[in-house]
Amino acid sequence: MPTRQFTEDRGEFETDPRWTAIDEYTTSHLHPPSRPNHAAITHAIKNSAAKGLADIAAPSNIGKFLALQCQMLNAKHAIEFGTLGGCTAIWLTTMNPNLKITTLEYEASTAEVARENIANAGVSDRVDLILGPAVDALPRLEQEIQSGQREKLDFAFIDSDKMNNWTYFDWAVGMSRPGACIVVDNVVSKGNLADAKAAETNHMVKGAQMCVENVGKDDRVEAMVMQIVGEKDYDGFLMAVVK
Ligand SMILES: C[S@@+](CC[C@H](N)C(=O)[O-])C[C@H]1O[C@@H](n2cnc3c(N)ncnc32)[C@H](O)[C@@H]1O
Repeated sequence: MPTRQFTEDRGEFETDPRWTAIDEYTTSHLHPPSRPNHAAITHAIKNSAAKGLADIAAPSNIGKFLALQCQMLNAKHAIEFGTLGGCTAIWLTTMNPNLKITTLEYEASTAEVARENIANAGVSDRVDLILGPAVDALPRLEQEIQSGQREKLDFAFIDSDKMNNWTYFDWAVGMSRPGACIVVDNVVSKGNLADAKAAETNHMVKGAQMCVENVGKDDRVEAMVMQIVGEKDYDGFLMAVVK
């Protein structure tokens, strides 16, 4: 049975020894230390923890899932909202040698750790980390795409301040090519997504509901939500494909 826990950085979350065991078992077989990016990912996780970053990066199986999505799309241009220690940016670039990613991070001290991790992974030349509130960077990025200075996006990962999920999604669709994929993380929100009462007090749930409901009315995309359990909680993401 799942048990509830509380930590400073993650608040209340559920864990279950079966969920953790399956993540450990599958990762040990499907992404063992012999994989070329294993050391870079491990270093990013350890260095982020040592420098005091919260343990809220997408877990390794999700990082790899996103990297495989990019492989299927033959993605060359991606955006990430919320860099943290750069773990997901490292997954995407190390497994997609032709991929460039723009990643947006609000906190200067966090961005510094991400830059260290990204440099250690040897992918600094393909990661453009923009410091500041994500909304501030978007008009310039969109203008560069409209004017042809920058390629349209193949892939977007939305994983920062959850009340802006829909805002970022809307911008991401506008900057994407037909067939591009947009993933919004954590929308299942510890199983509270469908709880109207939870949305009154919990901004993560509110932001997730606003996003799901607006995406459902958006004729520019087709979308679904995948529920997930794992070492880090009961959660899940919204995935959309741009028409
Ligand atoms: C969940 S973490 C990102 C994890 C990362 N995507 C990964 O999987 O490795 C969220 C990050 O978003 C950043 N953030 C919060 N609000 C932001 C904003 N308005 N603009 C840009 N980044 C923001 C936080 O500082 C934090 O580093």
